[in-house]
Amino acid sequence: EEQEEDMQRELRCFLRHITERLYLDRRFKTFTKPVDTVQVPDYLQVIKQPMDLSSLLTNIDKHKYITVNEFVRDADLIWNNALTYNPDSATLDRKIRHRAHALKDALHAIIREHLDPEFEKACEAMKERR
Ligand SMILES: CC(=O)c1nc(NC(=O)[C@H]2CNCCN2)sc1-c1cc(O)cc(O)c1
Repeated sequence: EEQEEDMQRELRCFLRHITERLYLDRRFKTFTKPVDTVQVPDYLQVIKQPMDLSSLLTNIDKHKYITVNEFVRDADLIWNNALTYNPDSATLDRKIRHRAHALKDALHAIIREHLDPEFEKACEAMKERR
């Protein structure tokens, strides 16, 4: 009903704010768009669930997420995939792993800084009702 729609609109605004903060951070430029499988032909053999910041925004607009936790599960794919695909001691792998860890910490710090636990509880309760 009405207040559920209001809550979901507030959730989408919250999730866009988080995603846009990360999108604007130059350290995470490599995570803003889907990995280019032409440049990286073996990527989809290794990574089964690709994710990136622009895809998160698209998913938000398509009302894919009705709780913050559902959003975090997809957002965590971005940095986890980068760690999985970049295990080597080579300089490029190491550089991408450092950016992946920075993305993980920035994501969870922004959420902790802005998320009202009562709001997330209300979203989870709504999910149970559906
Ligand atoms: C984000 C990411 O996970 C990524 N990792 C890479 N690692 C490598 O190429 C390492 C893997 N280990 C062996 C030595 N090469 S390239 C790459 C990438 C990211 C883009 O946004 C676009 C794109 O074309 C490629």
